[in-house]
Amino acid sequence: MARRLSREEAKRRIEELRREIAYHDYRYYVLDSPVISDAEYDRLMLELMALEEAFPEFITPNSPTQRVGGAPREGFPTVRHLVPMLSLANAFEPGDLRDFDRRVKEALPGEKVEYVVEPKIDGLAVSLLYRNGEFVQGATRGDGEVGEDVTPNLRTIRSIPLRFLKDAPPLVEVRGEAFMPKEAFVKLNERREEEGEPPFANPRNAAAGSIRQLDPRVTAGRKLDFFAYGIGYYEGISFSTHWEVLDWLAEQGFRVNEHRRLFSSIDEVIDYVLSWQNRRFDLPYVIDGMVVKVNSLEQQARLGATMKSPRWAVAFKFPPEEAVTKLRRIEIS
Ligand SMILES: NC(=O)c1cnc(OC2CCCC2)nc1N
Repeated sequence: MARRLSREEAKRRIEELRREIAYHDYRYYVLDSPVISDAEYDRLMLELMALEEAFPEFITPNSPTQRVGGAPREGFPTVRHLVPMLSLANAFEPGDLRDFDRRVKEALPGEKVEYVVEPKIDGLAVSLLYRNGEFVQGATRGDGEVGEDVTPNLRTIRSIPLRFLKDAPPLVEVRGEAFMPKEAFVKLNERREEEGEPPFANPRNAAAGSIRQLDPRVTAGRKLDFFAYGIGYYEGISFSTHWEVLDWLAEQGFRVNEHRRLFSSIDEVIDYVLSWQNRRFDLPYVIDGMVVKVNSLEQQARLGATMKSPRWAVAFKFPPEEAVTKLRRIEIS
């Protein structure tokens, strides 16, 4: 039986356990490569729970023990995004990407332009606010300006870090897609059929339905995941390219898509985008296209945005495929 700790010792040990557990969550849920056994992980969590029970004044909503979610709230408070969440204009064929490239080059005469290409995850866009590296608020996109506060629900997604792994700026909005992997989707619908519940039509609806409901314990049971793909408002740190932003997010402990690529010509972009039109069915999550972004943040700022979409980014949409039963070829229109 560990000797009874003083209040100060307990506070220090609690902080130490939270950091250790945050690191192991990162290894397990983001890198898929744990460095301790499940039993060792459970022991850390049990020690933290025991200390929090003995010293309840130290319990914070951001403690790993709070991930499973508490009682549901009455309704969703609203959140005004510090930087609006824009929506993407669509491209449907290579010619549309060439038009996009031409418009970018016309607006930036004589300048070199690099493009970042990322899979377009088919989930629910969310914004995560981190204050001094601590996750303090999570919201849906809503109308782009104002979304729903779904913080307790997003807290249950293990690949969303409760705190940054490295030194943190005072305030940053992390943007990304919450999604349900295909395997979790199939298992959830099997369970719903058994329980006489209507199945979800596709993983996007399943993710949205799991987040936009009031009971975080329901969200906790839905095995959701998260890819970070950008930032909105930020202060106390500077970036010059989108690629740097993605690297920084990965360093802070977020899952960033491994199939992102950096190109310096629209021809390479088109080849890469088309290469995923069929390969996408082998991914363990649904993508409905690829997103093409101007890499330089300074060029993005000069290109600006229309009322609702950036001029510096476009979504290339793949054609919807008819549903095919095998797991690896699950694609739902
Ligand atoms: N669903 C995605 O995977 C995805 C969506 N959006 C963006 O970037 C938009 C965000 C605002 C302007 C560019 N990137 C993505 N990867």
